[in-house]
Amino acid sequence: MLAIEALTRRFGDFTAVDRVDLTIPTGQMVAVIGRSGAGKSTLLRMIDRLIEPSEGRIRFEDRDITALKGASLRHWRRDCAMVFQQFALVDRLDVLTNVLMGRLDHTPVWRSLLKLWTGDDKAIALSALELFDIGSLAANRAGALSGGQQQRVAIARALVQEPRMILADEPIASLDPRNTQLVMDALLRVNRDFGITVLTNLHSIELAKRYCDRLIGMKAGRIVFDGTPAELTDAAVTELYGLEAADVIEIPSAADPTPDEIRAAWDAARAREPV
Ligand SMILES: Nc1ncnc2c1ncn2[C@@H]1O[C@H](COP(=O)(O)OP(=O)(O)OP(=O)(O)O)[C@@H](O)[C@H]1O
Repeated sequence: MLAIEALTRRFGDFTAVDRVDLTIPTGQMVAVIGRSGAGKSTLLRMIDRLIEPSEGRIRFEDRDITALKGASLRHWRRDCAMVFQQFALVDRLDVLTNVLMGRLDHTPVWRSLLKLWTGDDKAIALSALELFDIGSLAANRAGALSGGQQQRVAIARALVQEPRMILADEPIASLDPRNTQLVMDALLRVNRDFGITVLTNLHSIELAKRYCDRLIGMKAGRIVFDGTPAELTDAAVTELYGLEAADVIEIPSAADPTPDEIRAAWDAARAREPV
């Protein structure tokens, strides 16, 4: 379980995240929503300690994340993988090597420097790519892939870290609708099949409702909504987004699957797979 207490981040006189309290049980898929500048990225980046909190505490099970340094901070960053909007792959390296980077903390330094990955590591990396239907791209240069393919490579790299939690900071912001769906499906799969907690910032309320169990709404650095997709009424969206509400309330098409249909499809797919 992740437990955040009175977490605050100030930039000069400006408070970007303001005394946030939040508890996330293991295995939830959670979206952080809210208008631009609400503090969503700052909150996620504090959890991974890419941004240092000004005040407050982050705990994960029995670890005080806010106090970690050196090797223990590195271990936390292995347990808590980040997925970024711009993928953060090494463009000139092939896809498989990019995914193997996720194994670095499981590999002695001398082996990784010499690129002496074990057969097991390569098999793990390849099966992660296959899980997201991009196994055939393993030998391609990462920079030559489409945005949606690159993001699935980044999720595969996160998965092979064997994390307890994945933080995805606007993972679909630069993708077209088809790739958006493939990347959201990949995150859902990581969550449902591996029980890994996923916490993601999303601009689309409709996607957040369709894919996530729980929505956290931020406004001016504070949490002003915390509930299920069904509880996020149009009135709650208006409270969260103010005058921008009309822009973010999308009318779902009849062809779009409902959250229950998506979850049922995943449960059925998992039941069909050999153990
Ligand atoms: N390094 C920084 N220095 C000064 N101000 C910052 C810094 N990082 C973030 N901020 C400010 O903190 C506020 C919250 O930023 P943050 O990126 O967390 O918002 P967000 O909700 O993720 O927005 P978006 O959806 O546009 O990415 C913004 O007003 C931003 O300008």
